[in-house]
Amino acid sequence: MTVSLNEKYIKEFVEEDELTAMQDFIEVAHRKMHEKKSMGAEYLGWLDWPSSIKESELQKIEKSAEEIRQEMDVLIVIGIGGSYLGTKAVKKLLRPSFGLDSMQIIYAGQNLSGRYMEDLLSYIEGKNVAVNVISKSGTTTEPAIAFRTIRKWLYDQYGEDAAKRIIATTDASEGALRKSVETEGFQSFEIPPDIGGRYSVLTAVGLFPLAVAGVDIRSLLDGAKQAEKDLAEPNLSANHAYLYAAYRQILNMRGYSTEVLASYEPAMTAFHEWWKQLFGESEGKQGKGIFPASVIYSTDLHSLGQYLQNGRRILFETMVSFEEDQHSSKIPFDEENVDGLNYLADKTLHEVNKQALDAAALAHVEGGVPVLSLEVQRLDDFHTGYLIYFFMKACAMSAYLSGVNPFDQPGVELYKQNMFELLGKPGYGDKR
Ligand SMILES: O=P(O)(O)OC[C@H]1O[C@](O)(CO)[C@@H](O)[C@@H]1O
Repeated sequence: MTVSLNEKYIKEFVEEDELTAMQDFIEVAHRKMHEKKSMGAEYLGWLDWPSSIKESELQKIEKSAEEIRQEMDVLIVIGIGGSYLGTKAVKKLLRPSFGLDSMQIIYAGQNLSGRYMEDLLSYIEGKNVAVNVISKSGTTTEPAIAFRTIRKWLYDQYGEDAAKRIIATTDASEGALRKSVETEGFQSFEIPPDIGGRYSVLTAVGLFPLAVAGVDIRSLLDGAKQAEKDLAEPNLSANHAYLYAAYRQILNMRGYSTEVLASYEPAMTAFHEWWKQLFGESEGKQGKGIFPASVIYSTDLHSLGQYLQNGRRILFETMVSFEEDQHSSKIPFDEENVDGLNYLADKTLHEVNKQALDAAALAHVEGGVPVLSLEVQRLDDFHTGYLIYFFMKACAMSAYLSGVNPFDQPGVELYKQNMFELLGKPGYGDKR
């Protein structure tokens, strides 16, 4: 299987009967989800999106991305939450670690830091810049402020030509951003109405900036399409996204209320952030939910590893590993052997990293931490698309198993409302 859940470390924590009991609930939730009759069904568009995205849409994305790649130095992606996390996750996972790309992607609109904005404006001075502003609602304060500021910079630099450098990704008909598209003539992409922010990375929200970044978006979608097919049945032995969801909820019922996603690949750091939004916003409501946290090993084995081993027993861990060794360079032999490392000579880092995974998993299990092991066949565009779909499907099922709507975020809406009131936005109440 392309992504599979290895149960070797979890067996001692969960009884077979518990999984069997889960199977019945999963069958009902699965049927309702696929018949689009489950809670929040109006946002289930992502379910068959990989197999239904139009060729014409893909061609439009590729053509426009290629123009940007040819002509620009930097693409600024303006967006918050699901409007940028997926792009950053996939870009960081699939493109080189050390800025070797000719096309640079930078991000804005995720914070209200004056320092960040000033640094950004200084950095782009003298560079050839395009902007992809992404907001489904078109009204989120942080990206709207960033867009206003950067748009002014663009018009100051390029005059009326600035409009040609702005690509907006937003709702087809609603919101302030769509209005700007109409009045200023920006090029635009549509966010399907039935796909929410955190499930949108495989739409133009992620595909356009990722194509600009040089990611093979067709392979990404092919992987997701394969996952859509593989994960379309409810049986836990075949559907490991559901198996993962079942284990999460069994552990949650036992009081393991925090899940720590652990990767042994630093390029996964931004992917963890995408995963946190996906599960945090989907499950954390009505006083329920598993708190999503993350670590990168070996880095965090030398900091949070201590807590994992001996701290409060409220954690379970999901370790993600890439199985194939894709890098052939080996640890060199050294005549002097002053560091005593010759016993590792000729091994690849991947081989040693796998031992680090097993060493940490064994230690944490011994320390009372249930460990789920998610094995991804290789690190490439195809498997990344597969993994994204895998997590989206697992997340929706897990939320349904705990009895919440995976597709709303009432808590976030409350802070947005408060912000409008405190800032004195016309038409809102006044909390000042
Ligand atoms: O795309 P928008 O409408 O600006 O929203 C951005 C993000 O804000 C949220 O509504 C709340 O964080 C997310 O669901 C969404 O990804």
